[in-house]
Amino acid sequence: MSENIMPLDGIRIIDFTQVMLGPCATQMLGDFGADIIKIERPGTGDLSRGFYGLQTEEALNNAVFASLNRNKRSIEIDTKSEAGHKQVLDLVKTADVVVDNFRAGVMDRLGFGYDALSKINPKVICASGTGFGSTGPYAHKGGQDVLAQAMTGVMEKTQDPSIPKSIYPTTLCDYSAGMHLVQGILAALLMRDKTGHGQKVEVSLYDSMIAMQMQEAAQWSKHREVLNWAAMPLTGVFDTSDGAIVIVGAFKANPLQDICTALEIEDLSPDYPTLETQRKHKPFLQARFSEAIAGNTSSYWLERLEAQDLLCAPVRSLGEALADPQTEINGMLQSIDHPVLGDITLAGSPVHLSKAPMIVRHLPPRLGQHTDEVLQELAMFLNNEAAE
Ligand SMILES: CC(C)(COP(=O)(O)OP(=O)(O)OC[C@H]1O[C@@H](n2cnc3c(N)ncnc32)[C@H](O)[C@@H]1OP(=O)(O)O)[C@@H](O)C(=O)NCCC(=O)NCCSC(=O)C(=O)O
Repeated sequence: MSENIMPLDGIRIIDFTQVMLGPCATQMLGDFGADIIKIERPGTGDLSRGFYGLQTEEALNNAVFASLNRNKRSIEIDTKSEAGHKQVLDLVKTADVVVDNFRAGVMDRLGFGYDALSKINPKVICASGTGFGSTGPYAHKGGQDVLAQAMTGVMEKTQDPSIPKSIYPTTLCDYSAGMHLVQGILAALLMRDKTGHGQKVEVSLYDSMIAMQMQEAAQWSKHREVLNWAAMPLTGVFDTSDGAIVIVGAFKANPLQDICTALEIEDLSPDYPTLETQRKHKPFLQARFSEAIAGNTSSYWLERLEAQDLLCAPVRSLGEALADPQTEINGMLQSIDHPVLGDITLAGSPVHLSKAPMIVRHLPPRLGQHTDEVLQELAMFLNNEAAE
């Protein structure tokens, strides 16, 4: 039936990914309908299965692993054994894409680099996510989200000495690099339709973070300053009498005048009419806003700010966001009944295709859950190949 057609039906992905960068990418490809075969180390599997340092079923199937691995099948293969090595090479004959996010050089050492695999299957696309790229002075380094934040200016974001350096607490580098990996793979698949050949796709945490700061990079090049929202004079987080709100004073003719109207204070805009004067007197302006906002509740101020069509929002916890009806309306709550974890709600797919809504075809797999199934399919493929 046409409503069951998915964009990546018939695309098979051999998935060596681990932790987050790679798994979030292959999960999205699986959500689009690709057949994801996740190759895991016997006994231990994906590094994120070892998150709790325990080998219990609960630990190996922990919530973090579950959040990144739906719509995949798991097969245990020791890729360093002779038999395992051959199984991978045979699987590659059946594949469209091979994905990894090991340290640069690992796939070549395993004998699974693009040069080797394209000899077996010229149409194969080999996609890798690394920390810093596959060549250059940092290629050998282990990559991790916080390192990429540190090395690309994200921790130094504001250049404002009053704002301490801090670790952005969500894995934003992993997710953005993972989404770049998805884009690279989809582009290579489209190009393969035109040329008949595969190619290498490379992304890194480092490059993704540089790309994410494209606006700041251009400003830095031109003006040797970094202007971002945290540094803007009419933007800030303010405590109210019962919580906190954020205001972004931008995209309006005279946001300062509108903020003053909303906050029931004197119009400060004639004294501070330009971005330059507002920046110079940012501490005064922010103190004036803070003083007013402290005197009433979040909902009181949000209503008044919205009446001026100002950009504003309550500062909330993740739990509050997940309990918000908007989250459910957007399809971002994906409840599953997991055989080990029981009931658990995962984040849904943020990409909504009107003719191919995401469905969970495979629950996050137990380690090696599909080993027999995938090897049987492989044996059938090899028999057919031998018969031809
Ligand atoms: C995450 C890492 C630092 C982990 O480093 P390591 O544990 O030292 O692993 P490496 O990638 O260097 O090498 C993996 C080794 O495992 C071997 N290997 C892998 N799979 C198998 C199987 N199935 N069987 C046998 N051996 C295997 C592989 O041959 C390598 O061995 P040898 O050949 O003998 O070396 C690195 O993989 C990395 O830099 N990845 C790229 C960036 C990245 O994705 N970082 C994590 C983001 S998550 C994150 O930031 C977050 O969650 O927070």
